[in-house]
Amino acid sequence: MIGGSGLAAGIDLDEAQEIPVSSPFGEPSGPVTTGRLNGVRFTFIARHGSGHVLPPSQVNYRANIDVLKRCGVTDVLALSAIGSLREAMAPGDFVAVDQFIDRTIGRDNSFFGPGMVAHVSLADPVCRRLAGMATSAARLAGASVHEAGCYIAIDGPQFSTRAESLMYREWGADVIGMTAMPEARLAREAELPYALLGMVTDYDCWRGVDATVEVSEVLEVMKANAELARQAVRALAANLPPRREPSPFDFALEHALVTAPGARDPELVARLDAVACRIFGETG
Ligand SMILES: CSC[C@H]1O[C@H](OP(=O)(O)O)[C@H](O)[C@@H]1O
Ligand SMILES: Nc1ncnc2[nH]cnc12
Repeated sequence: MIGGSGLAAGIDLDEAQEIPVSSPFGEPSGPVTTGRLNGVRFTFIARHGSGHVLPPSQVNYRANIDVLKRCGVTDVLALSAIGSLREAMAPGDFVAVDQFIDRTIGRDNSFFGPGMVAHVSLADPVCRRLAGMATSAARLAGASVHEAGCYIAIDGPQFSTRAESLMYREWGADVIGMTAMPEARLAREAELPYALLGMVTDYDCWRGVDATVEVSEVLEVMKANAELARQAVRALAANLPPRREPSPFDFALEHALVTAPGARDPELVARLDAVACRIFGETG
């Protein structure tokens, strides 16, 4: 689990243990907390760090995904505060995001690079199986959940101008946030099925000439919904199938690596020991 704004305190795990984990991709947002829910091991990281110290563009998304993979995580469910660009997606509602438009720039958006080039497919950025389980669980917890929605990722940290907000609606975006990209891209590269359960906190600023977003409003709605999010996670744990079913994204790197074996950079390959463990790890 990756917990966003208003969820830094995490999810109440049984036998919770905080583990400092380091990554060859730099400093993660903080230690991970690992524990159990209904006998299933969950690992949690607070996206903005303890006390919300990291703005969206300073989060080390690569390190966060790398440490989750390093801890043995198999599937990533991200929880985020989102603004709504649609009347029907009201504050307090949850949205199981299924598509993204990425307007972020300058964030490290790949684990790969010179000496080890990879091109993964991102047409379906979200794992339908995981998103379906999250949707059912949130409904069991009593949330009103929209089954699909296109999330536009902006750099922030400022909220959008009204002209931008209106344009994003024209583009087909349904919700807006500052963090799901490059997080979703990196999860795919790390062969981790990813789903994002967004909690609508506001209507952004498209709804009228006086409409604005205030962070106090966002955090207040988050506070009111944080417990619902925790209950959704508990319901998810209680309803997981006895055995994890494989996802096509478990093999995202299968045909993605294009650098010839003899031309690979051994240092970069070594840094990929967790992310691409299936291929480069000790047992890969
Ligand atoms: C606190 S309002 C803006 C902030 O909230 C969202 O963060 P997260 O996705 O981590 O819940 C949004 O993306 C912004 O970073
Ligand atoms: N309106 C908004 N724009 C960007 N990120 C957000 N997170 C929550 N509400 C948001």
